[in-house]
Amino acid sequence: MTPTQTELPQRRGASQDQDGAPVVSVRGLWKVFGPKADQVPDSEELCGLTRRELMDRTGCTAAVRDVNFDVSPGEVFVVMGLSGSGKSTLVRCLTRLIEPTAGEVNFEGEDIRGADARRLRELRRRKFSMVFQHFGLLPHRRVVDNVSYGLEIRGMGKAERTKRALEVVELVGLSGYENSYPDQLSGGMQQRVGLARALAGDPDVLFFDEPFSALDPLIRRDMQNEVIRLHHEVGKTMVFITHDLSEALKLGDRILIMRDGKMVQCGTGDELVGAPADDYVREFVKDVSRAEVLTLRWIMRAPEPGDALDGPELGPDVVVREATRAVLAADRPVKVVEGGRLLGIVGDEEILAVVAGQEGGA
Ligand SMILES: Nc1ncnc2c1ncn2[C@@H]1O[C@H](COP(=O)(O)OP(=O)(O)OP(=O)(O)O)[C@@H](O)[C@H]1O
Repeated sequence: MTPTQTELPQRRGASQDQDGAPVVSVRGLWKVFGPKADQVPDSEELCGLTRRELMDRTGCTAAVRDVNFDVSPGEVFVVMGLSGSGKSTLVRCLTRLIEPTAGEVNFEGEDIRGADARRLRELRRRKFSMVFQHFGLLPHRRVVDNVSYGLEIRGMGKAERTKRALEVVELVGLSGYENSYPDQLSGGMQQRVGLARALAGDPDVLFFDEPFSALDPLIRRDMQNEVIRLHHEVGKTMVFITHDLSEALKLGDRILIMRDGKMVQCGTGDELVGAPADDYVREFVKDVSRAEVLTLRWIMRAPEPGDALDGPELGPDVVVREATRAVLAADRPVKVVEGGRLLGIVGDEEILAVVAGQEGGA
């Protein structure tokens, strides 16, 4: 890497820190609510019906329809969609808070659908944690006791669990409030307690179900930053539900967009913005500032005869806004280089087309 490359922030790419087998792997997952639920996934005819038709014919709602994805270790995987698109149902199926109707859910290689009640309890206590919109704190317990509650259930001794609880209370920025009761805290602080409680047991995956939707915009932004900071510090795999695109783009390494229970597109923020799969995604991303999301990979072009090839070098994952100054200041095109290989070049024209909002996209 050249010095210039290291100085510039890069998009947190899914490929940068995720190697190895997926933590969560979902294949052909269905959740159908209603009287003939089991028949729906196997019936080509019923699968082909619209939501309305399926309801009229069978009285069923297919909340999740044939969903497939993998979540890599350390990844922040966001599930996004409008109200009713099936986000909550999908994420609840991953921990079997809701029983899937068909398909596979593997967690660290283990088939979750085959887990008996005892194994499920163990997984929920030791491997998964959930953070909900409504914090679900115990009103008569102090912050430290709310945070250590899961450890108590696990049978951890008082001294040890209090020590651990105080560590995570500090981690989420609540030092000084250990002995407060939930109703003495603001919404944002209560959600920090929710976060601390989820982290206390050192789970392998944190599931967030619209955790910040009820918070004021400013507090919400603080909490998003908090999740990013915690993710950097503790590096947990996270599955995060939201209906807010800016939250998804801010937090997600990859984003799965759902509509009517189906996956519409799954990709990095720049993939969704740079190459939306259909009009639904295009509509979602139309107000996004492309310069903030697109990377040089999306705007570079192949060098042509006559192009100077001795300009400065940048990596393909540098975000356009971050590269603007360097590109405009250079008197020759910037070379987009990865692993010593020239991928393309970016000049003033390519940058200005995005910054001025003229870049055509997909
Ligand atoms: N227990 C249930 N019985 C019947 N239908 C249900 C049940 N739970 C959810 N649904 C239906 O499944 C569909 C998906 O709901 P879900 O709550 O998963 O969507 P969502 O995207 O999380 O929406 P929101 O953001 O409003 O929570 C909706 O049509 C909903 O009415």
